[in-house]
Amino acid sequence: MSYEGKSLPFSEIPLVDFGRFLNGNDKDKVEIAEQIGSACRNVGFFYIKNHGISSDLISRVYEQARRFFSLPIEEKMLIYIGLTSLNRGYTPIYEEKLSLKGDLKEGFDCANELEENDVDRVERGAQLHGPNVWPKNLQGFKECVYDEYYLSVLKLAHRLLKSFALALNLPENYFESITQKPMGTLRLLYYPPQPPIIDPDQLGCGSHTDYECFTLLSQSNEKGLQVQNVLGEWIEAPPIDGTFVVNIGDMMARWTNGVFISTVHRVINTSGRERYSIPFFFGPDYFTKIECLKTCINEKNPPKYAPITAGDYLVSRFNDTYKYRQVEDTL
Ligand SMILES: O=C(O)CCC(=O)C(=O)O
Ligand SMILES: [Fe+2]
Repeated sequence: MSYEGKSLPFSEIPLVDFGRFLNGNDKDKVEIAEQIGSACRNVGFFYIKNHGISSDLISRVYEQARRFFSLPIEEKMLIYIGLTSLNRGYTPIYEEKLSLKGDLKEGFDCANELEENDVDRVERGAQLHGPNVWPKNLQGFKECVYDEYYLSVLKLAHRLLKSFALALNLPENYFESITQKPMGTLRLLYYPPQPPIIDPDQLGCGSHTDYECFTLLSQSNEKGLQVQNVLGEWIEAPPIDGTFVVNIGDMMARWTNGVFISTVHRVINTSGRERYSIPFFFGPDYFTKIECLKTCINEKNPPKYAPITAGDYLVSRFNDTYKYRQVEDTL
């Protein structure tokens, strides 16, 4: 299902100074929330600068990504994502099916570090809750990727959520009580150089919209990300030093009754070089009911989507895209 709204035919992705939201006065905050709201309604994508995460930490995470993807395939397969149903670990090339023939990328996923016998999993059936899996012989990997980067980006996501709440005419802390134990998936992605003749059925990352509420994406210095406007034109979203790309995902589009839009994008790594990127996908707690927000409903825009539990929604989207989950389904 697509949640694209009636966006303007944008030709570039707006850039927002998030530092003014974090450190500015009340007027700054309102202004930035308005800029963010306008980007979420019309483009579904924006860059943020002055977000508070140091460039040193970001370059160290990329260094860890390089170390991980350089490991022999046998070693990476020891933590193959299909070994559990928790959507954590290593995704080999062609595994993810956003392109018809499988994506030309490898990934490593980690998410909220929870106990094997997490209470929501054991007592209420939260399917994605549980522990992460880590490569055995990469000293310092988990410390950098999770303890430092994951937790920093999670904090930033909570701050962004406040700006979304204001942009939606909700109290700033509206989402706080329902984002106490979010899944929050962090992915390290590696795109090998793509052959010069592009097979449209085999892209780095095929055309898609994201599943969760929003994505906070760091790109290495290679371009490749493209965002589609309503005219069907592909607009480049190149890496800009010191920024993250933020984009709305389908769950948020649904939650906002289509007021915020979830825009189609893809990756074609035509740089001739290896490309790395690090998206962080953020949504509310597993059992949150995603029901069109009151401030997004009016006579002209009656509720378009039935309520759904956040976790159930996410699981259904994972089931549609991962080969390993499809095999499981047919067993
Ligand atoms: O690699 C990128 O720049 C974007 C990746 C992406 O869109 C995704 O993983 O959902
Ligand atoms: Fe995406």
